[in-house]
Order: sequence, then structure tokens, then C-alpha cells
Amino acid sequence: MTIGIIGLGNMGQMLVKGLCKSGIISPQDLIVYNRTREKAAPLQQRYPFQLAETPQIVCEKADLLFICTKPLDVLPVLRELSLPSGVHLVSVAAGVSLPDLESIHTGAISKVIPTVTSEELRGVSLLVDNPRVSPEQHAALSRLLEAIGTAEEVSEETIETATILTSSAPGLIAGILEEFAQAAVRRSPELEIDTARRMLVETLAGTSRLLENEGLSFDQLIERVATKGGITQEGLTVLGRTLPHAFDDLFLMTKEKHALLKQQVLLQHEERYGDSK
Ligand SMILES: NC(=O)C1=CN([C@@H]2O[C@H](COP(=O)(O)OP(=O)(O)OC[C@H]3O[C@@H](n4cnc5c(N)ncnc54)[C@H](OP(=O)(O)O)[C@@H]3O)[C@@H](O)[C@H]2O)C=CC1
Ligand SMILES: O=C(O)[C@@H]1CCC=N1
Repeated sequence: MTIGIIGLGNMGQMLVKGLCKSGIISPQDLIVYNRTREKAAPLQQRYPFQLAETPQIVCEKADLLFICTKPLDVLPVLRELSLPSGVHLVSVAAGVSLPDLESIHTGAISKVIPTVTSEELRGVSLLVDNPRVSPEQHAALSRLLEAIGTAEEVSEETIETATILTSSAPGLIAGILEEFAQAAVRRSPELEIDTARRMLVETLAGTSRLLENEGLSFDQLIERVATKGGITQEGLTVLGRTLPHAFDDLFLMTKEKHALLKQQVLLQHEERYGDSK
């Protein structure tokens, strides 16, 4: 099977690295196009994939085609192409829906929301298919996603909330850890910020191993750490007071951003067809 990738940014690169590292494909199975061709060179040296001159060549050679541009570039880029009806189109763009893509491709389409952590072969890819995806195409795509982590099938209604938990989360967790480290240094200025960051990274790795290897729930882990009448409980009380508002706000704002993106994509349809789709 030949896998095409258009757009070698964060997600395109993650797919190249993850899929090749996992051994599920060899680099020669990949055909890639990037608008700025020279950006592909370092990655191509490490993983000798085919580098196409044009995106049209990619979609003609690929059985499975990942479009990995930013959301508002997806439809304009695809519209310039003549997509073979047999190609299985996979969009990774947040805010671009299956009906948006169906206005361009009459064949099989999946929406996948991958995650940057799949470069390390861990993390969750979210997956939703349109009705034209055959069982074989679904199985082939699922196999690839399972090679770079786990794949969760979700509805288009759920995908936006789930995106925050799986795909935005690595960045959000990094943001939380940075605030955690900065607060520690504000409290104890003799502590080097890099030392605080290193402590947190190692603690995060240990925490995830403990949760996973011992099958602990979050509550069970809390019980192991927070000695009755001890120090951690004070911290948990602060989190219980402040975090529900922060996370409600986070989901509200990210939902609004999803809605804005969808509206902008809809406008792209209107500008082209002069109607609502
Ligand atoms: N980053 C993440 O963790 C995740 C991102 N996504 C989705 O993945 C998509 C890509 O995100 P990300 O990889 O971070 O973005 P990047 O900005 O890193 O990459 C975008 C890529 O699209 C290419 N591109 C832009 N415009 C065009 C065009 N007109 N024609 C051809 N190629 C073009 C760019 O090429 P050039 O090198 O020339 O600029 C670049 O390779 C987005 O839709 C996002 O919603 C989904 C889940 C997670
Ligand atoms: O932030 C973004 O828009 C993309 C989609 C999910 C993760 N990164």
C-alpha cells in the first residue's frame, strides 16, 4: 500500500517518523509533498521516502492520502487536485468536517485527529469514517493508527471535546507543567527553573508508569500520595477549588474556536459556490 502525505509540518512529520519507526511501513511506501520542498530534505535523509514534485503526483500514486495542511488550507489545496475516486482521503484538520470533504471527494473519506506523541508510538488518534470507507480501507487505516498508538472511533459530535483530551493535551500538559515550575521558583528563588522542570518531567514519567503498570485509577493514586492530614491534601483542596472553573473555561474557549474555524470553512464553500455549501 502506498501512503501519500501532503504537508510536512508537525503532523506530516509525526506521521513519517511514527509510521517508519513502528516498522508497519518502510519509507519507500511513503510519497510526500511539501510546498516548501527544501524543508523535507533533513527528514528524507533519515527516512528515504519518495518526494513528489507536485501534490497531484501524490494523490495519483497513493492508496491512502493524508492531507496535513492547516484547516483553512485543506479545501483550497484539495480543490486544485484531481482526486482519483478510489483514493482513501484522510484529513487530520481540526474543524474540517466530513461533509466539507465530501463536497470535494466522492470516494472514501476519514477524519483523523492524531497527536504529536505518536512520534513516540504512544497516544490516541481519533477516527471517524464516512459511509464510503470499505471495511478493508477502515482496517488498513486502523492498523496504521494502532502502530503509532491507539485508535479511538468517535462520532463527529464528540471529536471536538476528545481532541482536547488527546491531541491538544500534550501542549496543555506542557503549559500546566511550566506554570507549576514557575510557581515553585517564585516560592523558592534558589531553585533553578531548569531543575524544577527536570523534576517535573521525571515525576510525570513515573506517574504515568504507575498509573499504567499498576492499573491505578486517579483516585487510587491520590490516596497513595496524600497522607491523611498531610501536605498533599492541602494542594488537592486548592486544585478542587480552582481547576473546575479553569477547565470549564478551557473547554468553552476551545469549543468557540472550533465553531469559528467551522464557520470560516463554511465561508470558503459560500465564496466558491455562492450558497451555504
Ligand atoms: N500540531 C498538532 O499537534 C495537531 C495538528 N492537527 C491538524 O494538523 C494540521 C496541520 O497542523 P500542523 O502540522 O501543526 O501545521 P504546520 O503549520 O506545522 O504544517 C502545515 C503544513 O501545511 C503546508 N501547507 C500550508 N499551505 C499549503 C498549501 N497551500 N499547499 C500545500 N501545502 C501547504 C505547509 O507547508 P510549508 O512547509 O510550505 O509551510 C506545512 O507543511 C492542522 O489542520 C491541524 O488542525 C491535528 C492534530 C494535532
Ligand atoms: O491546536 C490545534 O489547532 C491543533 C489541533 C489539535 C491540536 N493541535
